[in-house]
Amino acid sequence: MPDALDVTPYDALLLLSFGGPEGPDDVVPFLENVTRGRGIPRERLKEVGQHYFLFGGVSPINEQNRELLDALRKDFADHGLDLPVYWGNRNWQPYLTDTLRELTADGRRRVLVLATSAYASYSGCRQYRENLADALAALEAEGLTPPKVDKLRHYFNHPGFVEPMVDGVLRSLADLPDEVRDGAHLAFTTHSIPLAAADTSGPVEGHGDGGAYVAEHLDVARLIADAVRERTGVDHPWQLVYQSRSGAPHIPWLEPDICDHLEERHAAGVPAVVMAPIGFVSDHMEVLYDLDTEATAKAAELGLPVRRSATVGSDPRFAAAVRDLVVERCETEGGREITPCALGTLGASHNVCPVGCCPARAPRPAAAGADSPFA
Ligand SMILES: CC1=C(CCC(=O)O)c2cc3nc(cc4[nH]c(cc5[nH]c(cc1n2)c(C)c5CCC(=O)O)c(CCC(=O)O)c4C)C(CCC(=O)O)=C3C
Ligand SMILES: [Fe+2]
Repeated sequence: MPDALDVTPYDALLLLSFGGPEGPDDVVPFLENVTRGRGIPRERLKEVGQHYFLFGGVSPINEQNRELLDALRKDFADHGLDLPVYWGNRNWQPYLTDTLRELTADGRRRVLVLATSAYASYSGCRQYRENLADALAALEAEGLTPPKVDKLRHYFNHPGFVEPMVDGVLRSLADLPDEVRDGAHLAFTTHSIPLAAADTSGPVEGHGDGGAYVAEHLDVARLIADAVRERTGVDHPWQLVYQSRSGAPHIPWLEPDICDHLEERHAAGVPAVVMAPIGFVSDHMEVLYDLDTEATAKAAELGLPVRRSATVGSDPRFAAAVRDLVVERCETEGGREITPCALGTLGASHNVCPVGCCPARAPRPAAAGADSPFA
């Protein structure tokens, strides 16, 4: 057995995810949970419901989180990290509030949160922190004393997140027909968000011009493209593009969309494209529908060979990265000097979101940040 690692001051890790439906009857209530108060047009909701029904009403996200839980527990056990791992979601069972109630009943007093979102943004960070605040407030209203929650820093530039995606792109390139492989372009995709949300993502001093959201994705895209060039000796042109746009049409969101990008590349004579969904941690519905179904159909219509590369999912290197982040945070909380592990040009992200980081349109309490109302 390896020597036990010191996890003071924490007594649990909470995997916090989006959640997804697990059958046809779950789809509508799930979408109601996701869009409550978000002003999504009805037409868009009907359309997105169809994406789920096409797959029997089952999103793969919950199964992928179960696999990630297994990978984390195995990695922790193999490396002497004695920290129980719990799982709760924003929008579907197991619901975050229920899991925090269980953590409280189990006597956990200080919990580290791993969100299945690697980047800064309202949707990818503060919204999860608002959900944590709602859950903590609900438990306090029940007369309980829930644990203190801290959130692990953004891990977009951790090698354990980037390297599995490099391998994924290499596999997709290898899978393309020989005659188009070397000419293939790389389209790194992420979730489109409103321009206003991108511009205000991350700490206040970095606001403007796509904010931390775009800067972080560009750093990851460049890291992967550089690694692919080193490993293949071929310089594949690349671009960061967007998918899964929602919201009202008159509100500007990040562009170009992947489907428009494929059209434009095809018109420019590009022989093939690898779509690399770097914005997502696992192959959930937005990958299976928006890329594997919609964008792939668009490419087929154009006669453009495309491949979609793998997300990190439950890759053991990602589980090891989470362990590294946990150990790093324990060291920092204990007041010891460490060098946080990060690739690229931006350096390691902050541990505690500062005031004004990724603001909401309508301010609400958010836990696990400098502006948290919870002790
Ligand atoms: C940045 C970002 C991530 C990545 C970070 C992270 O992973 O958190 C993400 C992930 C996900 N988004 C997901 C699903 C949905 N997102 C929606 C709506 C929206 N997402 C947004 C942003 C993001 N979303 C935004 C700005 C909206 C508009 C409404 C609003 O301002 O809040 C809607 C409503 C319908 C629609 O409008 O498309 C659905 C159903 C699923 C689950 C998939 C599955 O079931 O497998 C996952 C992992
Ligand atoms: Fe989303």
